[in-house]
Amino acid sequence: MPLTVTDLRKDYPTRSGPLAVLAGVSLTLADGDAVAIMGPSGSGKSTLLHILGTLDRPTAGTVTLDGQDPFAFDDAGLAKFRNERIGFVFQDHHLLPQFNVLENVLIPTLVNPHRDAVALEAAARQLLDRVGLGSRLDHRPAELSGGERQRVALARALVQKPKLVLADEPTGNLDRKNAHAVGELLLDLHRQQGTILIAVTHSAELAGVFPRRLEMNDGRLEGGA
Ligand SMILES: Nc1ncnc2c1ncn2[C@@H]1O[C@H](COP(=O)(O)OP(=O)(O)OP(=O)(O)O)[C@@H](O)[C@H]1O
Repeated sequence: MPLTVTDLRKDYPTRSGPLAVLAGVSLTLADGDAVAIMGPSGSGKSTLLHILGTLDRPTAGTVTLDGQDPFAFDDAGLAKFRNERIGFVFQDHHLLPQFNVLENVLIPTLVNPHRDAVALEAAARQLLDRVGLGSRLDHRPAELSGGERQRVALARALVQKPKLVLADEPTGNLDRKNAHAVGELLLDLHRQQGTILIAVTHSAELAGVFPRRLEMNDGRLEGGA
């Protein structure tokens, strides 16, 4: 399977011994799959997303994306893998205030020395058109609404056509109307690009637009494998 997660475990050391935050998570997803992960606070959802995003390493278990184990790479290889293969959308947009909309979308591409700058700029413009911001390319983040900023963040996550898109509470800072619009866009863009999409959310409304929902409880994912 394109994404295979097998018996993933994460322990954090605490004064009273290791805390098992992920207690054996398994999940297989095919190209074009989209799942929302829900579950109580502290159940391990963000920890799982961080490990899938290679921002943190598991204590045990394996993750493979198209047959590659990212944790087998050295730090430079891992950074390259993350940059090229994984798109991130966070609750906070994380746009850089001194750069305009188009530049913000292109920022993840700058670290790739072999990038095709012309093609990437065309992709960025096309995505920004698609999210309704084609006429705001030279605006700074401060000159946009909260919903617009999050739409720029969607374009930034997708500009390099990642294999896997990870969204951690992507509509958490938005009012109901903007949350609905950003949720629909996230799914539309996912369908258009055929990515694997995993979102963690407390929002039943956002989870409702996903074709599949999984529940995390005490470090275990129900129905994942
Ligand atoms: N660096 C750390 N050291 C020790 N414990 C940690 C660390 N990071 C997270 N935890 C603990 O791991 C557990 C799971 O945290 P996580 O952020 O994955 O939960 P979550 O399901 O995403 O919660 P929420 O819905 O509130 O965001 C929590 O009990 C948290 O306190």
